[in-house]
Amino acid sequence: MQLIKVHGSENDFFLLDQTKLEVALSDEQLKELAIKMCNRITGLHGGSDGILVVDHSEHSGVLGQMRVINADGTEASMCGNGLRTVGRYLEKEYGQTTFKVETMHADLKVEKAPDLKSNVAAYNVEISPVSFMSETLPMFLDRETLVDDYVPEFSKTLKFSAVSVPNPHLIAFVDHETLEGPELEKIATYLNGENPYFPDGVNVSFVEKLDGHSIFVRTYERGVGFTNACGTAMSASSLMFVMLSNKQVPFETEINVRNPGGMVKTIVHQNDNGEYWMSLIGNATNVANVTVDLADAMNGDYSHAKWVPTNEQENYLEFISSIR
Ligand SMILES: N[C@@H](CCC[C@H](N)C(=O)O)C(=O)O
Repeated sequence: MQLIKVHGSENDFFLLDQTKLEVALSDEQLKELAIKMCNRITGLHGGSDGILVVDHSEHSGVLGQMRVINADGTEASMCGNGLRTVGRYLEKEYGQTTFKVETMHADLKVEKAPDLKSNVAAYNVEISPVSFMSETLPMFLDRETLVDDYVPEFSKTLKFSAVSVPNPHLIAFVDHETLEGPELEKIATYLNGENPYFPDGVNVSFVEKLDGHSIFVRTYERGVGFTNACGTAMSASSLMFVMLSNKQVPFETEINVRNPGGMVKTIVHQNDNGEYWMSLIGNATNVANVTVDLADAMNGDYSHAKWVPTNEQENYLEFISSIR
């Protein structure tokens, strides 16, 4: 079985093109494979945040389908960082630089963007649909929507916003000390365990406003835990940054989003019927090409896996050190 180890802002994944397999893996097999292969201790070459599964799409005008399996085996409706890497893969497969990719709730635009530096490829992907309605997360609270408001059951001091893009996000703007403190993990582990508010869990982000049009986003992801970056979280946080800025941060302007794994740029849009969507622009790095026997992988045996690094990771790290 051929895999590519990929990342967007160091949010890393194994990319698996099911169309290259003799027999496509079932949902149960994909779940088991993710749990074993992504494990940071016993998994394949240090594991990953999840698996990106590429498959054929029956939708017209669409190059392929992307499914997202978190490291704990749960399936998510969307992955912003992952969509950039899948876009790069499909561009190579089909020779197109602008196209759509089928995801669980929408066919999303993908476009090649200018390289961030030599050998650091970049892509621009659409993040949508966006909704504040509690049933789209789902969220069970004493209100239909949660926008910049207190929820004492979560925190006595922080205000939260809940939005689906379309995977679920809970966002709070905080100061630097709180960004780096223990409260994010405390809230996120509670809301991703047994709780009456988010039965399917939720990605939780703390956001620090930096200068001008810049923010720093730290995310505890549903089904994974802390990650270096979460593309949908950075997009959702950018939306809240614009909406809560009293027009200081306008729509259609580039926002610089820093994260522990690097940076992306986002643009928040509102279309004519008032719906929001975001552009997420950032790297799509192929770290290594991997060959592993399928039966071995399903059994969690990676001792005979073949790992052939590309030369891209060094260039990515040079890029990151140049912007820090
Ligand atoms: N890291 C991804 C999001 C992956 C899915 C998320 N953990 C969820 O369960 O919703 C991204 O870049 O958006």
